[in-house]
Amino acid sequence: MVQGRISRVSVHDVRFPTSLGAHGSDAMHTDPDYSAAYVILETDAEDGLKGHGITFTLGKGTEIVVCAVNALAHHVLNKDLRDIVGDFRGFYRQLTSDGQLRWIGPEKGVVHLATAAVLNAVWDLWAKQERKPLWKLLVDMDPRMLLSCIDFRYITDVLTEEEAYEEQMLMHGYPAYTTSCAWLGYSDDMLQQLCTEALKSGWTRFKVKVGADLQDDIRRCRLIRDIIGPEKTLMMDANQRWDVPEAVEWMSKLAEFKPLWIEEPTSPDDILGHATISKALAPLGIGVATGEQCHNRVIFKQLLQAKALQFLQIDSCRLGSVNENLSVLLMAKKFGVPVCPHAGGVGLCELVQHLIIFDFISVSASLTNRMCEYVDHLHEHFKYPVIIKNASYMPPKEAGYSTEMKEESVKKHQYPDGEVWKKFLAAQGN
Ligand SMILES: C[C@H](O)[C@@H](O)[C@@H](O)[C@H](O)C(=O)O
Ligand SMILES: [Mg+2]
Repeated sequence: MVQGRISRVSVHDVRFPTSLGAHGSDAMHTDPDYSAAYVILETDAEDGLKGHGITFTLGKGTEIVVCAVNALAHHVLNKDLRDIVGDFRGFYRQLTSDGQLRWIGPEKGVVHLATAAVLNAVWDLWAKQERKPLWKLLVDMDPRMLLSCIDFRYITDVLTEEEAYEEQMLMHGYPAYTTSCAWLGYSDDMLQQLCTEALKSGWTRFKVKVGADLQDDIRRCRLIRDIIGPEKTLMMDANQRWDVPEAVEWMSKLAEFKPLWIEEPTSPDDILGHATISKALAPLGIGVATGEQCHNRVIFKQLLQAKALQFLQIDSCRLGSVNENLSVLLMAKKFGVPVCPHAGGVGLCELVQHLIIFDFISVSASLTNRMCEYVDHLHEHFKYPVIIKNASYMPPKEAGYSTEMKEESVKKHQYPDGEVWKKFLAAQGN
């Protein structure tokens, strides 16, 4: 039952020193400390349930997102949860259209990351109150209600409320691929060891970071292909490193390793550039994947219209939460483009599994060319970590959006006063 007035909005700067082990490293982000702006919503309802929401950040960036969450907090504070979900589109719009804050977005960048964290907490609270995991809340929702969560502004030329529909299907785990064997900063030995282990645990789809040095890429890709064999699926990720012609040239050299896609070959803003790359790489059987840094549904719309991507990668924490992701799932369905979510970071796997499971049951009803990213870091800090079986995400059973972190983990990793950072900063003489 939906109830309660939001009585407290708090936000924490939670950071994990992952850069020390080169976990998460790629061609552009060489020292990522996986972090989260972690929002907690409390209500005056007697059920005592709290909503937890995150957005994924890297180290210092968290400070700025935390400020943005605080700046948005007045839109949430003292609101009745029934009013929020009763007009979720209106509430979404209120957050994204704040007359002063939208100037530093709109609907992108820091302010949008903060919006996602806040809305993720609202969705978590709603699902918890309904005693359902988020994916089930979405699947069971009356289609009209579901559509009333989406802001169709700017995308009505390709998708209108009347066109969307619901399909029902049962599912048993959503196929996943692993990225955590082949971060750019990992040595060849480590890569070899992790790939061999992953293969033994049943993984059949692998992603490798590329883009900093061609000879290194060739060596690493050869190493991986030798371990996984010709039949398994391999994806490559350049994290925006190249210019457009460079991307085509570089990928022509890596084509022999038969990648299914090249991810983020160039600036995430360059829609036409992605289209050019897609066209050039199509004869080599390589698709273009992007989305983890796509600002909002408008850019996704244009990427789809321009045939600029063959694999669409939603992100649970960069777009405006479930609300905006729903609109992108429906557009992807309409354009016949498979959705393969970005995950990893802090909690991105925990959140996005709900969206992709919903997508399968109610929107795409297909697993062809579809899989969800899995990264094997930091799950131990979540109260309800993802469950992977046979390289597939098993649908979570607990109520909520799986956003809640363990209190102890938040305490320890809060920046700069948590135990982990206090020790670390003291060792550095700060
Ligand atoms: C800094 C991060 O680890 C990124 O490299 C990561 O999100 C990556 O692009 C991915 O696809 O998982
Ligand atoms: Mg990526």
